[in-house]
Amino acid sequence: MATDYKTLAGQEFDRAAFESLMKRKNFYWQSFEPHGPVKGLFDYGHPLATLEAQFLTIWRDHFVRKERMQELKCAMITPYNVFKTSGHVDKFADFMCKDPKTGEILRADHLIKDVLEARLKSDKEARGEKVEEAAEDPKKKKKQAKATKGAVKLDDEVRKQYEFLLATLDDYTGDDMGELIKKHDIRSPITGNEVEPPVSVNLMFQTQIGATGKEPAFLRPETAQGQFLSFQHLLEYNDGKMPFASASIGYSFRNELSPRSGLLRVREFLMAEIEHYVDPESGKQHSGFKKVRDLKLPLLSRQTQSEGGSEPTVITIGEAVDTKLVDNETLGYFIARIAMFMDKIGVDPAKLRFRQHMQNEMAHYAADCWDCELQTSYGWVECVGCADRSAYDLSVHMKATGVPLNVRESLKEPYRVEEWQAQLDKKKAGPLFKKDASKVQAALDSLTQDIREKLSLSLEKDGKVEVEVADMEAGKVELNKDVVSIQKESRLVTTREYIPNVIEPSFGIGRILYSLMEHAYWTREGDAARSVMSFKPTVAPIKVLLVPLQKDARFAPVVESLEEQLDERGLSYDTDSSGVSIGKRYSRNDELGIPCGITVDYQSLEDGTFTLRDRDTTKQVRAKAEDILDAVEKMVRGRWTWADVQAKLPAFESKEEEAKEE
Ligand SMILES: Nc1ncnc2c1ncn2[C@@H]1O[C@H](COP(=O)(O)OP(=O)(O)OP(=O)(O)O)[C@@H](O)[C@H]1O
Repeated sequence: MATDYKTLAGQEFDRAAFESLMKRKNFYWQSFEPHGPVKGLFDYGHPLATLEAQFLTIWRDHFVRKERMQELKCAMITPYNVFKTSGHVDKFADFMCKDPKTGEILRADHLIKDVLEARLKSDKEARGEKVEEAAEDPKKKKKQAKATKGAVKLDDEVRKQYEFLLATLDDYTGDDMGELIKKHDIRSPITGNEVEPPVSVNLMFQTQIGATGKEPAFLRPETAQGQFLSFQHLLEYNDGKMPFASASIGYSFRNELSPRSGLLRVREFLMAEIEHYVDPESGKQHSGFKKVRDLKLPLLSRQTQSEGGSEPTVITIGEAVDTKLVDNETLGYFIARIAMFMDKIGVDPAKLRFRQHMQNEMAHYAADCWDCELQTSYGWVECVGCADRSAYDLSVHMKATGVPLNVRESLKEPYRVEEWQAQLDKKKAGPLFKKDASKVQAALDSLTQDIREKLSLSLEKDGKVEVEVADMEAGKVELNKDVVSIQKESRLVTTREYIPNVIEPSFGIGRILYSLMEHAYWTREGDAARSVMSFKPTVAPIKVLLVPLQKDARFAPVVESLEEQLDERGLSYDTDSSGVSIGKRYSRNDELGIPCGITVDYQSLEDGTFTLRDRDTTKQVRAKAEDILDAVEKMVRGRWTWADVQAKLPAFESKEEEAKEE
């Protein structure tokens, strides 16, 4: 739908012009183009690949180094059992509707959203209200025109209902969406045909390990499970101390039903995920929270959304945790750190909010979940999910494998307890259950005291008991008195065992980069053709543009010397020695977002001074090479802004160059 989305200079955002710049400057394109583009797969050209590399350096510094996390690199091809256990095989799915006449597949929530938004837009037009038009491709416009057919003006009541449905759509189950589609006569926007009721479709790419087909596997749809299954290695490396965090940057794969919106919904994407392991009995406090508690953030609560509202409330994260709006300190700490990171890389703070998940949107085991959303010309987009996953993942893997994925802590004051113990006789159980013996013992270990007591009575009475065992083909085993003993024993407790809870910030890097590029884009006043990408010097793909004033052989050794000095400082640069006017050269490199321009002119030949131009203001200073390069380096390291440069180095105004910038 058309949005009131504006550039950072307050202009209408022209998506067609933005996309043309992305193409012209080789930021990204669809993969394998010569064979015909494949939806949801993209290649990054040098500017975007370099932007991503800068992003990752800052991300590692902000999270991994600062928080002393353990960085991991886990395998992407994942055996079937891992995702069966984690619940992905059964639940990692979206709802889709089929157009029975054409066979076209439509994602149910997207279908509802597109059609209702189109009807609201058409209603707005019918009532004579201005609809601000975001650039949209003609195909989509045609689709929307079809979808709005016959729905020109809406009753006030219906309009309110649609607005409420759109605000709460994330809370709908597949059945809810099916009813909604029927009730509001939602049809395929492409053909106008009625669609079949939503069915759940798994999003994982399936493959196999080896040639026999006996070992099914998946390409991972998130990096998290590899981290959880490495928990014992991580804990050991951390000398058994809690809390701590692991982090992993790597590719994930999702067979999205309807990839769309460019880089925002793709089938292969880079993620950066943190798993912070915490003792559930610690109240999930975080030692760093006091440093961030005064940070004000726009928080859109579940309550506001359930009332149909979409305006976040700006409060400190301290207040949000104190009032239990955000469940705990650790979750609050990461929400704050995510906001600080976004600020560091240059995300527009006015286009950032945190949205709490609706009850049905959240996984059943999650304690609380907030998405960091960035506003783009496509609307608000989830870019980082920040969830309290409780002890779910470690517990299910521990139960299924029998391998301890928990923490054992020595108690300062040991104590004695009377407990029901259920123990297999190893000598007899081994030959009986072979490789499954450890699963049977794990099943016994996971029984509660109450159940053990009941089983002991049955064992006494019937001489045998039946026990459910996960992951065994039969699903349960019968154990007789010879094989198992269940009795009350007194035990000295010297350790405490618990399964940590996990707070997980999960970053989709492509989505953040795309949003960042939209946030950085604007056009110079008076000339829509002169687009600028205002990347912060810290993330800009190329840091310096070297421009000799004219084609004159005397400039060559000076430019060469500057290039060597930039190399020594590890600063990336481009040299534009083409014959076009200096203003044009600046302009076309502003489109790449190069923050600093150093000009070599005739005065440089005489006194060794150079001008340094700021991309955003086009203002210049003049100084010796060393001072100029020091200033550039400080900006690139994030220590100085252009205002600092202006305060320290003399301003320079060149009538000739100003004229050429015009
Ligand atoms: N298809 C995709 N393309 C690009 N990035 C994605 C995609 N799916 C997820 N992400 C990114 O991964 C992050 C974490 O994934 P998560 O599973 O929480 O997303 P999700 O809730 O499934 O996203 P959505 O509801 O938009 O499909 C998201 O915040 C997003 O930035």
